[in-house]
Amino acid sequence: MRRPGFRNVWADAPQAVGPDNFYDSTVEQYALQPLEVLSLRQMLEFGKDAIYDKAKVLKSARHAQRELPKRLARRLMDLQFLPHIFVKNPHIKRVYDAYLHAFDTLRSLPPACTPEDNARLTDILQRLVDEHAPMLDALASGLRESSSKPFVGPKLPNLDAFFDSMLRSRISRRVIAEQHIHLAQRRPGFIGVIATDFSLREAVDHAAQRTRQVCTETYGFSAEVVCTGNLRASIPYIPIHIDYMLFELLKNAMRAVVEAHRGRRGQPPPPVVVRICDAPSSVTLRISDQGGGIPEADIERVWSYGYTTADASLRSDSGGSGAQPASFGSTMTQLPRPLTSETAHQIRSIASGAQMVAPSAGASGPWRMGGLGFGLPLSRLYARYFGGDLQLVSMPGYGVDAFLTLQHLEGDWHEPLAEHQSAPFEPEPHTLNAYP
Ligand SMILES: Nc1ncnc2c1ncn2[C@@H]1O[C@H](COP(=O)(O)OP(=O)(O)OP(=O)(O)O)[C@@H](O)[C@H]1O
Repeated sequence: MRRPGFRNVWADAPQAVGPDNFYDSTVEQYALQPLEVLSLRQMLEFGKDAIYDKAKVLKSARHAQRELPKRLARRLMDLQFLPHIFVKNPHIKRVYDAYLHAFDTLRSLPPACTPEDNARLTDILQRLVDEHAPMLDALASGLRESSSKPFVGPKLPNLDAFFDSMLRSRISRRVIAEQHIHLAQRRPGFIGVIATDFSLREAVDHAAQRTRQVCTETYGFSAEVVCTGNLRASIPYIPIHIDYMLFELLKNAMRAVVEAHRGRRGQPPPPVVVRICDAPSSVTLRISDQGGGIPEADIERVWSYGYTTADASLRSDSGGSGAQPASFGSTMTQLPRPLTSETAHQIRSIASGAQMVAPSAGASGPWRMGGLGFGLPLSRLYARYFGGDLQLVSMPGYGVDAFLTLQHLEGDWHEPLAEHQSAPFEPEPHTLNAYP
């Protein structure tokens, strides 16, 4: 019985349902299941004739249905283990709720057995991919808000390992979802979202053009980007991944150069030089700048999530001018769209989908010049995801060389492998396994 003026908090509390209930261990059960690891090579081999093979598409659908809930469950568990004060941050809570909703939605679907089941799953996957685009921003904002609190901030544990698994898993889930969404679409030069012959020079040119544009909007001038080396090199890769990494690295180099040369208006700033080095098993892009380098004492910290020396006015959410994608999500949302065989055109059209603005339009575009401190660690995750790497060599007082290495998968990826028809995504020794 309720007394007037007395609120029974227990009776009024919303009843937790589904796996959010404290006593429900559904999330844990899924998180404990082993993952089926996939590789770029396997995805290419499996997907190359999928447009003619409905059974393959359904197999891929069931793979996505099996894999995504397990991967979401692991991240939900990670979030549950974090300090209460961090998980209760509204941005982080938003991520938790979105993941829980996606987990519940996907695990409740019956296994895709017909083209209609697949069509419904594909719609749901596309919706989730779109809805989750701002989650990266939410994570960054949650980290920034929590760590800037005077009492709580210093007491928070180091969250780099948490962000690594969170974002690596996010990359893998988006690759699984988007590869399936685009698997049955005919696009010359593409297998799903993977460009089979992606020109690195065109990728550099495109990222350079965008970087110069945002730099000019922010600082009033920019440095030239010179591309040298093997200008014909190409690799099979997911264009959005390369574009993200190149844009982040060029942006860092450009900011350092322009800030170092700001006082010398009469003199043009030294160019940022990108050298493409093609080797049988990998391609390395060296991005060299003369922006003064990173002080020795800070060189390790640049890999920490949230570490930045950029002025807050450069940050995407500051309302100031500048250039990092307005949200990380905007990069992620726009770039996985289906592409055509002409890579430059593809990336350009994707970027225009992201409302890229002309320099004259002022600083209102969605790309910002930095300030969240996610660019380097996230680019390294992208590079490592398919077996590559990202390293920095800083020469304090002079500049930085960033070495971005990407694995070549050409050679035997045309070879039809019978075992992939029965177990398309099973781990295979000696392939470049994505991290689970
Ligand atoms: N080429 C470079 N020259 C000098 N300092 C650099 C260079 N690259 C990175 N840094 C330093 O590393 C820091 C972290 O870089 P990171 O790309 O992770 O984040 P950011 O550029 O500050 O912000 P955002 O993630 O929004 O792009 C930078 O703020 C800068 O201090």
